[in-house]
Parts: sequence; C-alpha cells; structure tokens
Amino acid sequence: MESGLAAVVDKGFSQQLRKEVERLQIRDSARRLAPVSDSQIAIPLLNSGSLKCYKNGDFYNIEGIQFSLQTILLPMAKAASVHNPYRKLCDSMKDLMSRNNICWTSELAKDIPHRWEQHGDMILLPGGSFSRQEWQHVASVVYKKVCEVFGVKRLAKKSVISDDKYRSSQVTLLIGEDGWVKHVDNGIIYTYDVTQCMFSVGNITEKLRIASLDCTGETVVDMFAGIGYFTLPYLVHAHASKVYACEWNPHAVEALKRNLMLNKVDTRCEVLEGDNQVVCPKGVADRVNLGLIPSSESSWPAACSTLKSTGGILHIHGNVTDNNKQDSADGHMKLVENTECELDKQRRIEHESCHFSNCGFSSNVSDMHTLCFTPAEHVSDEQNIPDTVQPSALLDQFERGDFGLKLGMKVRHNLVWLKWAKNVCSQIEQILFQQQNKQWICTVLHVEHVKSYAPHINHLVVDLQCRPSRKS
Ligand SMILES: C[S@@+](CC[C@H](N)C(=O)[O-])C[C@H]1O[C@@H](n2cnc3c(N)ncnc32)[C@H](O)[C@@H]1O
Repeated sequence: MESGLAAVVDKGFSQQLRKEVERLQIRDSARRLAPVSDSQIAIPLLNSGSLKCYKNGDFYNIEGIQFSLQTILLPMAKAASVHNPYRKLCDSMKDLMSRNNICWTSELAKDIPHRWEQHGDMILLPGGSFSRQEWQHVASVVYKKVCEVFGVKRLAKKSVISDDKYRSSQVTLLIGEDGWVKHVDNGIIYTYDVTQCMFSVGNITEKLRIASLDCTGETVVDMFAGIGYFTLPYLVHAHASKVYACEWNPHAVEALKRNLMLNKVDTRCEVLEGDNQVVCPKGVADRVNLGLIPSSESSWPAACSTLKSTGGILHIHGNVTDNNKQDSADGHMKLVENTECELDKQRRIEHESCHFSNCGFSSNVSDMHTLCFTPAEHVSDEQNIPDTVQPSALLDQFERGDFGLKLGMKVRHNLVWLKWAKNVCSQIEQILFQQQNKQWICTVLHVEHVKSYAPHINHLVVDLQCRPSRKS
C-alpha cells in the first residue's frame, strides 16, 4: 500500500472519471483504483495541478462528474511493484544524494519526473524535472545515473514549445553528441533533431485519417509541412501523385528531406522552402493541408489561390474555444438516444468526432439525426422543450442566441464546432470571391476532433469542399 493523492467518486462514475484523469495525464498508474466505501471508489492521481479549473467549492466537477480529492492509502499496481523505472529512479536518486550528504526532501522527490519519452537510445525528460538548486551540485552524476536507470546513452530535457514563428522545439541535450532521433509511425519513418523540431504525437488520429484517404492522381499542397507529419502519409499511404511541401524552418526542411528519402517518396515531393504565402504555387492543388494551430488564417488566401480552377478540398486546422464553462459544469440537459443500449450510448457520447455536411448534418453518420433531448428534473421550462430537435434547427436557434435550453456538454460542443466550421466556410467563400471575382460554393464535408488541447480548447479540422459556382 502507498499513501498519495486520489479522486474519490461515486462508483457509477468511476470509469468515466478514470478516462478523464487519463486524458489530463494525471492518473498514477503505480497505484490501483480501490473502493473506499460501499458507494465510492478512489482513483490514484499524480498531482492536482490541472484540476484547479474544475474546482467548485469543496468538490471538483469534470463533465458533470462530481468528486473530492483526498490523501489515501492505495494498493500498488502489480507491474509497478515488480518493475517500475520511476521507483528505480527515486531509489537511485535518494542513494546518490545521501552519498553526497544532501538531505532528501519532499521537494526533491517532486522534481523526479513521473513520465518521459523514449526515442531509441534517448530519454527526453519533461520540463521542470531536476530543476532545484540541489541537483546542480551533482548535475553530471545525476544525468549519468538517469541514463543508467533507463539503459540509454542520451538524455535531453524539454521546456515548452517555443512561441516563435517556427514553433521550435525547446529541448536541451544533457548527455550525448546530437539530438537526431528516429520514429516509426504507421509504417512511416520520421527522423528529426529533437533540439530543433517538434513532433506532434497528439495528432496521430489526424495522421491516420489522412493515411486512409485515397489521393491517387491528386496534387496536394501541404502548407505547414514541418518534418513531414502529413506530407508523408499523403505520399506513402494515400498515394498522392505529387505533394508540394511548404516549410520555412531550415531545421525542419533538413529533416523533411531526409524523411522523404528514407521513405523512398522524394521523387513525388517538391519541398518549397520559405513562407507559404510566398512560395506556394498557384492553381495546382486538388487538396490543401493547413495543419497549424491555433490558427492558419493568415495563409488562407495563399491556400485558396493554390487550388485548381476547378476547385478542391481544404483541410483547415484550428483551436476552438468553448467559453461557456458554467453550462458545462451543471449540464442541465441529458443527452439520450431512444434505441441504443447503455454501452453504445457511452461509446457514442465519447466518440469525439462529428460529421456534418453542407452545414447541416450528413446522412452517412446517423449520430446527430437520432439525437433527442430529455430535460433533467430541475429544468423548469420543461413543457417548452421539444422531444426531438433536428440538429440544424438547434444550430439556427443557437446562432440567433435565443437558445432557452441548456444543453449537455457534448451537444453544445458540437454546435460550437459546427458554428466554427460554418464560419471558416463563409470566410473561405469570401476570399475565393475576392480573388477570382466570381462566386464559389464551399461545403463543410466533415469536422474532425483531433485532441483536447487544454480545458475548453479543442483542436479541430474542418474539411471544406470548394467549387466555382456554375451560375456566375
Ligand atoms: C506545428 S508545425 C505543424 C506540424 C504538423 N502540421 C502537425 O500538426 O504536427 C507547423 C510547421 O509550420 C511551419 N510554418 C509556420 N508558418 C509557416 C509559414 N507561413 N510558411 C511556411 N511554414 C510555416 C513551422 O515552421 C512548423 O514547422
């Protein structure tokens, strides 16, 4: 048993809350979930830092699940007690400090990371690890010890991704000659220098989605190519005939060129080094990828002018903020569906992508068509709430701002997402109209949820089909 921080929640909500704390990356996997009474379960946590914004009086509330924080004795996970590098790291650091007559404190213990990334023979530590003054006295030995514990040759440490125009990596090499690492991801080899470029692990679902497209015969322009996160899936799996890859960070360009060679697709890709607003070719693309967050808006005109005169598809990424925290906390409306079983319902509510078509809802995904809303007991104007509401009607009400109902969080999010997609769609129509002096019809084909970026901020992608209107 080990004492530590835990979230205590009613049994019926324990699995939902476990998923939420895993999403926030604060679940302590070294200790096991355990009942604390007949009706409550404790979920072990690493820390409570990211929970601050969910605090409501003495309790916390995530997605309508109420829980408290307590310090509790919990059993160790089996794997953790047998082979746990974190424990090994703690033990070897305690030992090292005592040999150097440095007193072991809880502050020093907090400086030891619970998570890290392994890139082949390199361990990449999170920012903030080993940052206290005491470590500096024994710095070179500490870093060697860390390598020993993990059985690697190189060690590096992160801080935040820089806000500079290159979104440079902020990684310092602590032990080793260079920062080049290799990743194999969905059959694609990526190599890059961790001290110079970033690798967005969180975008894996979007990379897989791109990989599943059939782009045979298509020309694609990747406006923010980086080291080839999307350029490579377009070439290797989606079989694009040609990709123009724009990138202005010379370190990323170097990695991109290496990656094209490594994956033997360099003959189908032209790397255009520089600002995409300058280097992007005109009138060539069937498809344009705009993979920059929080927004790629400044490059939308260049993206529009790279489309073929017959039109094409834009994949526009963006961070979308849901500001209305109050509604999400009390969630007056429950989202239910008539016919589905409990498990399907759960899956559907957790299914984080939504498909919308032509700013209405697409017929190929039944999700939103079959939704109806049931008022919870405490909604006073129950009689005014229709049994079934068409999502497009919901959006109209939502846009007029006369939405008297409070919606369940996922539904409201979907409406916020759809509103964002519609907004992007009409801005792109305007840009195309201004550039070409004729009407274009843009259609929202799909809205993809890539990841939760921060509380109330979601990274989305809208797929827009853009066609010149026959009328004008
Ligand atoms: C965040 S990375 C995106 C990588 C990839 N799309 C992803 O989501 O994982 C953005 C890349 O776009 C590049 N970039 C940003 N603005 C640019 C511009 N105007 N022209 C060319 N490259 C640009 C940055 O240097 C960086 O490598």
